[in-house]
Amino acid sequence: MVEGVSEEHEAAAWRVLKEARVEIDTIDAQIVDLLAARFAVVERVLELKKEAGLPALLQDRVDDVVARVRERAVSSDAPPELVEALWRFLIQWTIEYEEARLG
Ligand SMILES: C=C(O[C@@H]1C=C(C(=O)O)C=C[C@H]1O)C(=O)O
Repeated sequence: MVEGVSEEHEAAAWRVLKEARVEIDTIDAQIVDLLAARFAVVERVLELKKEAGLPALLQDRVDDVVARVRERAVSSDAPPELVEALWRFLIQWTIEYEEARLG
């Protein structure tokens, strides 16, 4: 038990925390499903790049994607720094995935 907090109060906090965690788990599942959908498109892009001899890294597109998700974060009340960092990681991972397959 935390000092100065009644057992009842603490038990209530744990119940609310559990409910919040169920919400987080549900949202995480949705994010993973969306990542799977994004990844399926990346696989199509990869085949196109192979056929057309295009490179994995297309910097103009990277800049566009980052700018778009940042704008979306601001209008959706998500922290733009978090969104930009996540997308830079996602895009870098994707470029490395493509590079490994384009040779
Ligand atoms: C998917 C692409 O390849 C790379 C990955 C990107 C992404 O994950 O959004 C964006 C730019 C590319 O360098 C693409 O060119 O569209």
